[in-house]
Amino acid sequence: SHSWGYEATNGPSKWGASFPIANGDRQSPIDIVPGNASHDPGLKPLKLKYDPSTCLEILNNGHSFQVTFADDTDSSTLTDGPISGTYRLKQFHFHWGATDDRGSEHTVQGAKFPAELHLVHWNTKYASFGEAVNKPDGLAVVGVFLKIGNENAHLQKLIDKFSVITNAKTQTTFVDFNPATLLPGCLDYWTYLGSLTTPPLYESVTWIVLKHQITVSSAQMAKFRTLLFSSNGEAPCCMENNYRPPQPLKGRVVRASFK
Ligand SMILES: COc1cccc(N2C=Cc3cc(S(N)(=O)=O)sc3S2(=O)=O)c1
Ligand SMILES: [Zn+2]
Repeated sequence: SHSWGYEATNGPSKWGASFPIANGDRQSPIDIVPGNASHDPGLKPLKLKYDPSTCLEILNNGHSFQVTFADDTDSSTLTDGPISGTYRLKQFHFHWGATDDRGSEHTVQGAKFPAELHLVHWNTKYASFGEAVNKPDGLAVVGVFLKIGNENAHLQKLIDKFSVITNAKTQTTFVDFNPATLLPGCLDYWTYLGSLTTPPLYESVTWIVLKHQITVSSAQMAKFRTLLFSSNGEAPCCMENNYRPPQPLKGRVVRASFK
């Protein structure tokens, strides 16, 4: 069947045909308007505890590249912030553009960033990720914007593996990586209730979007675009513009953890 993607024929404007929730009431991403966000003094600081030994592999899933973590213990978790209970890190991945002027999924007062990192965590009140993924409080995703600047040595560790995962549906071992190295110093955030930004678009995500960015060099962004959407043997199709545009807010409130 005609699987979803980011081309004109199978991209975000076409997803509603196979995934009607695409037109739901809590879809992501959104445009964040700081002036409309309400500061909530009840919001706690984010508590992210990551254990590099839970890092398992890096893979190209045909939509992005992803680093997957062992989630059978509470070694790498998100607690506090806007959520209650404990959420375990399952994977992180990125979205980016064909050029440095776009690529992020969330925007800030219309401003696009060249890329956006998503750290995907699941609520341990459920037995597994698979159980949690479609529950209204099942997932918490931390979004981090990338901006063009100095080369990022931590991102380079991921980029150094790209030659082995160029084609879709390829993977390789990746160990002892600490995702905390991909976080800015200040963890101020905006938070709102939303969804997965790709099919199946489940409305199961508490979004936590950081205000501060991390840097990536333009040369490093060019390396992201050497990955392929296509599998080995198919006509090569550069992995780029793998972002969904902002969706209607539909009355949702965005809260800020900072003044
Ligand atoms: C059984 O459901 C499953 C099984 C395996 C993976 C997924 N996912 C699909 C899309 C998707 C999109 C995410 S984003 N861009 O909003 O951070 S996170 C995520 S996922 O949960 O990993 C769903
Ligand atoms: Zn994502």
